[in-house]
Amino acid sequence: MADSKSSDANSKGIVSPAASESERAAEAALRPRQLSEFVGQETVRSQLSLVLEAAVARGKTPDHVLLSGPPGLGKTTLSMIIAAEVNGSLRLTSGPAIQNPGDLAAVLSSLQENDVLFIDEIHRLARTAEEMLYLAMEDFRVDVMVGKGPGATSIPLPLPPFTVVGATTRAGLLPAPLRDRFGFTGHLEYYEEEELALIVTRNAVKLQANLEADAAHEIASRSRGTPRIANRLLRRVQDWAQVRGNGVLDLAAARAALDVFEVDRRGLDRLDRAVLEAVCVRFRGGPVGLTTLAVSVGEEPETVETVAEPYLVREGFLVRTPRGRAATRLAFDHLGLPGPAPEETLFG
Ligand SMILES: Nc1ncnc2c1ncn2[C@@H]1O[C@H](COP(=O)(O)OP(=O)(O)OP(=O)(O)O)[C@@H](O)[C@H]1O
Repeated sequence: MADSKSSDANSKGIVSPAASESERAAEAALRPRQLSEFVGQETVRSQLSLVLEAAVARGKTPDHVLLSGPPGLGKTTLSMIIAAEVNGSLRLTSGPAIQNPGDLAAVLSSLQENDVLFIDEIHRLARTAEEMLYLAMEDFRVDVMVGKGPGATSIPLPLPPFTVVGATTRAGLLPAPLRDRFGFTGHLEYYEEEELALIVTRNAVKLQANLEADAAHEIASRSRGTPRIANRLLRRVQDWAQVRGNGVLDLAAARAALDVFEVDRRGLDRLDRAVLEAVCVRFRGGPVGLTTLAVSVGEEPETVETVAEPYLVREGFLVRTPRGRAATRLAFDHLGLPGPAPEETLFG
């Protein structure tokens, strides 16, 4: 899954929901292997468990599954669990890796019965490959074109029954005919602090780290509702405890480590705070246009828009208005700043 989503993840900082390739390797050791070990997402978990149990009882492959939701919430992990529950092998690919129908035909023709084909970022699949995927999902068949020009013929190649698990951060971008071919769609939500604390507590055992309960909550509260970030912060706290502390991951170690990495108590990092400070101070609460804002913090507009802004908006620090980005009262309070003067009302 080497693609744009993961390759530049490191440059986006410690609270980025995306993962680099090397981080994915570290994550592999922490993945839950069974649905029962998968924390949270009660609705998706119970629905999926029913779909899988019924399919296994019937001796059939389950319906195709579409998982939507922001990065780092467990879509890849769920696809691995699905493969394990149906005793199939998992094949991983992604929309951007499939540039044309030939790429897809190569993947499809190597599938075995019961395999789970995980297509990450399925909304970025080449349009020319979509028709082939429709046929494969519906009739378990690909039509391979042999020859060129008027003499070209299409030879149907039957496929063994398999399950597609599509993952997308943008379900709305999926063409309706593709969406309709998934028998089950699950939407993953951000996690509660309690759930993240449970995830890091379990993972500390896997990492042979001595994590205390209040430190687990401290990590969870700064993880932006995202298990990937929680696991990353856990590893940094473990580093700190080992090198600067006494080996125990207690509350003091968690706070000290997260201060070193500049993740504040609401999970904001250096860039998030720089953006908020620019809007609150330099632009007096806004509204300010994206490009102007990006220049003032020395970043590309795309970085501000895709890395900092979603969380700041989600948490109510920033609002998007037709005239640009504006800070809320919460932003001023968080930075310890007095609000704008009465004549400069919030949101202009
Ligand atoms: N519910 C959960 N319980 C325990 N660990 C979880 C859970 N969800 C995610 N994780 C952990 O968080 C990390 C990221 O999860 P995963 O790779 O499945 O996310 P993703 O949604 O597929 O992200 P991306 O879209 O970037 O591929 C993994 O280490 C995974 O084990």
